[in-house]
Amino acid sequence: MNKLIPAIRVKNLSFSYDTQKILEEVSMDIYESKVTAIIGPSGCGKSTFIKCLNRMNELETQVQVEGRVEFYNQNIYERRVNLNRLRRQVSIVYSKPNIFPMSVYDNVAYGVKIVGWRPKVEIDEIVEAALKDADIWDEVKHKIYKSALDLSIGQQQRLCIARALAVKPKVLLMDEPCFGLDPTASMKVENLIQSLRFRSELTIVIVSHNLPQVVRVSDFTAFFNFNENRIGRLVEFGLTKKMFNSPNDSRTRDYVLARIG
Ligand SMILES: Nc1ncnc2c1ncn2[C@@H]1O[C@H](COP(=O)(O)OP(=O)(O)OP(=O)(O)O)[C@@H](O)[C@H]1O
Repeated sequence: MNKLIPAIRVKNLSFSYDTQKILEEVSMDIYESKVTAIIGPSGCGKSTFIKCLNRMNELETQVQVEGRVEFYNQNIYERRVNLNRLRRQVSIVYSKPNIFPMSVYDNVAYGVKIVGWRPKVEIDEIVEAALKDADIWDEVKHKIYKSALDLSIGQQQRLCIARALAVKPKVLLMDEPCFGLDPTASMKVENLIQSLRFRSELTIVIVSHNLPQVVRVSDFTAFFNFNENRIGRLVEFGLTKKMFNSPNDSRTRDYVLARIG
């Protein structure tokens, strides 16, 4: 494996919603150009963790954060950080597609237009490229000015990925992107992740309960679990192959064995 460069370094991160502590002292690196999977039992803080990586959970409620999250050496929790810029560079796709009630085109162009004025022809090119990158262009090219709400859920999810890709993020966070999709739609999203995986300019973090899928799509895996106080902790982090074949920690082994045997 080539030299690993951390795109994001998480150092002693603890996180609370109001006074309820959710995560405690998480430290790990997220390597550039790799796919890192976050696994663990329901409620242990996986979604919370990835939303800490672009400060998305601050939009929801009062939060407390300790420790550091460094995105290419800059602590994103410093006061002077431009959150809009951060969230373009570290973009997120949720488990439930958050389609805007507008056309397919406008859904993808949305983030691009916010950044600043560009000639329409340039936006057209960006929209087409993003839809191609998200492997949905052939399905929507004849209806890009029609409402995105008329697409299937699987198509809506790939449209959300196109929207995220259109602003050229360095890191793409995916929170259970195949949740609720039928097997065919889920496979399309998985194939898309595989094709994005081999783009050197993109780093991917994916939360998933689907462990066979994690094995197929990820390079590294982080296993989170509750500690004795029901607070989420990172138990083990390493190469996906190693984590699934010979984990260091018995809790990782038990979790993996219970789910894929
Ligand atoms: N906005 C919020 N305000 C308060 N508590 C929250 C909020 N979002 C999540 N929580 C709580 O944080 C804890 C961790 O939730 P989180 O969604 O991060 O877990 P998860 O591991 O991703 O779970 P799942 O696998 O079921 O999606 C839960 O107890 C949840 O109720």
